[in-house]
Amino acid sequence: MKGVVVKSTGSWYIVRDAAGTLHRARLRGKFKLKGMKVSNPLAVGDKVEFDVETTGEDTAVIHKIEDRENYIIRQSTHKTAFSHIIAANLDQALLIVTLVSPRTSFGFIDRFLVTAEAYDIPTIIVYNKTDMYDDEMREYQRQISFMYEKIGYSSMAVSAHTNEGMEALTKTLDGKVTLLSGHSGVGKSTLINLIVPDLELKTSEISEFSDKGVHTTTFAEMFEVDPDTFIIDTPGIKELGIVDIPVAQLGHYFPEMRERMNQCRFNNCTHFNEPGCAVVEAVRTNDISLTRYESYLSMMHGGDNRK
Ligand SMILES: Nc1nc2c(ncn2[C@@H]2O[C@H](COP(=O)(O)OP(=O)(O)OP(=O)(O)O)[C@@H](O)[C@H]2O)c(=O)[nH]1
Ligand SMILES: [Zn+2]
Repeated sequence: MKGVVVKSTGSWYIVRDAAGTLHRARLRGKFKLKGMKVSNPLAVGDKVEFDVETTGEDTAVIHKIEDRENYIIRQSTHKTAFSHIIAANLDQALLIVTLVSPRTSFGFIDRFLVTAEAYDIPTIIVYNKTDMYDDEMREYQRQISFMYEKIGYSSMAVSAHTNEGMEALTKTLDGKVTLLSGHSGVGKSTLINLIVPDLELKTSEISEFSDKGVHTTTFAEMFEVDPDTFIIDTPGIKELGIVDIPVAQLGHYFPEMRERMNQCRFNNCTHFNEPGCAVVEAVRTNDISLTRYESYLSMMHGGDNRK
């Protein structure tokens, strides 16, 4: 049978088959992942083939993992330790942000976008809580959206309280696997509750399996919106671990810098203090936004800058 992993604890998994039935599963034998030190060979979103057993605790045995189109990992802070794959095979990410109560910093948004670029996951920025905006705030939101749209990130404005924009948001998810991300308090849980029908039922269905296992930290869960549409929630993950990007390559993950870097005088330009830098010139003429450039510098200098 074929299925998708909807929950992973590292030692056993919950797999959803094509008909929507959940199976508790384990991996057959040892799967080795080339060139990666990871604590979990399988993650949420992985497409697998499995056999259903009729005896024993475990009901299914996974014997094949399909190649991943992409994946996100949580990097361990210790260089020697193992990383954890959070989720695989994502079609897109929705980054939920708020301009008020609380306010998402540009640094946070840009770090997410760089990470998503590195993982090759298209990202849409979703401004939630529009019901709290006054006219001035709405105008500000439009300006920020315009800034990000100019460099290729589309955006939506929604309110989980008034349902503004919710239809458009639901449409964006259609037929895709979408990662929902955002820092604490932006309304991610409230939105997921609106998007996923019978969320409580589905959560308890999944945790029914979980309770049979030893408690293990999980990093992500996949929920069915409809049979072709899934969202992945990453509870407890404040921020995607930024992949180790060498300074010389960081600019590649800023689309507006990437498209200009061939015009820099030096081909190894870091767009910092080199003469003849096309990026710095574009910042000077306002063709690259100053806040984006500031985020770049902050990341380049290893500034954590978590605000
Ligand atoms: N005014 C307003 N409040 C909202 C909206 N969406 C969520 N909230 C409120 O924002 C608060 C945080 O919402 P949650 O859904 O818990 O946020 P979260 O992002 O899941 O936060 P964590 O649970 O900390 O990860 C709650 O008090 C919600 O009622 C909205 O569209 N408008
Ligand atoms: Zn340059």
